[in-house]
Amino acid sequence: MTQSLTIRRPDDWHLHLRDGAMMQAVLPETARHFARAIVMPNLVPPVVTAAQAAAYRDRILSALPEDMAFRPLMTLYMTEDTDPADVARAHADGIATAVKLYPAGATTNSASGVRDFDKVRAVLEKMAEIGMPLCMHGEVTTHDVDIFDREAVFIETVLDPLRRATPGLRVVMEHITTAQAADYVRANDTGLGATITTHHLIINRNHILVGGIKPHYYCLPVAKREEHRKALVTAATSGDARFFLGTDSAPHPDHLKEHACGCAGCFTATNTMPLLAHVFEAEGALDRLEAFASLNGPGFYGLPVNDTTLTLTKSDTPTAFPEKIGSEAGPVTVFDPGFPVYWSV
Ligand SMILES: NC(=O)N[C@@H](CC(=O)O)C(=O)O
Ligand SMILES: [Zn+2]
Ligand SMILES: [Zn+2]
Repeated sequence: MTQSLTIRRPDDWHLHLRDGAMMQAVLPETARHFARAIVMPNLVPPVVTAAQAAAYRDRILSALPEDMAFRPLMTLYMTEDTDPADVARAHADGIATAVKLYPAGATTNSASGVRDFDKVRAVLEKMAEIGMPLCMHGEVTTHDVDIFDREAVFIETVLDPLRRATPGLRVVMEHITTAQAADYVRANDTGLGATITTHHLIINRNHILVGGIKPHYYCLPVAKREEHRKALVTAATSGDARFFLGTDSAPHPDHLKEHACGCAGCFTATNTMPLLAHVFEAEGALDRLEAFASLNGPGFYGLPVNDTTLTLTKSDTPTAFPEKIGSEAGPVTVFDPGFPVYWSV
């Protein structure tokens, strides 16, 4: 028996495409299923200015296979020296959709991020004025805060004060991993949304640590306890327009994942849509997958929904996803949910 589900074509509101050989390898994996993606700017060196974002966008478009339609929505990497006028120009010219804020040291290539939030006050105020969203990696980096508490502490000590000090600022809490984050979104009405990744709907911290360390499940923010995974599933499948898909698909070559100091990031671009269909079906919420993957994101960003569609089908035999994709930068392991999935695109 085959079952099928047709939804408006989804978008990915948090994606790492990297550059060069790695981008060449991973871009088709996203463009095959997604119409648009918010492209993260944490390259080395980071994408800080409007000119750098325009150049990166052009590199993405020239790497795109000819038979694929895909629109990269660019972000600017906020540093303590970011120029509010450059940001406003990038927004007005349609070069940048959002600004990304990494607390310095929080994650992959975040060394140029923000240490002193007072230094970015003027940029935040400009963004509030022009309605440009701020995408936040929401974790504190203070060494005395436990890694499993860093998101919850960030909400209280950084995000909430920052939002109160900047009325009108539109904020996306990226890749939320805790019940506290989901609750914070629900408690605040306007101008606050959150992306949720595919892998955080599937794994909890046991998947990373029980029975031997599993580097391919290590990402930041790190997966939390099962009760938090459940809270994320509840938020994602609720239909609440403030929650939307951001895969945070973050390719690293295997030799840097399977390493004494392994990189953070799960690569999910290849199988995200079938995995989401599985998760939503298990919750009896298949009819809300379209809201999460295709409607809520454009709603938050004030963009039209896609007019093309994507069809998922369920068959009697498990779908065989590739274990790895090849790249000239080395093989990249595709996220393994750890259970059979019967859906495919
Ligand atoms: N999520 C991750 O674990 N890694 C991301 C960075 C990020 O989104 O924090 C990466 O760029 O590799
Ligand atoms: Zn992040
Ligand atoms: Zn990310």
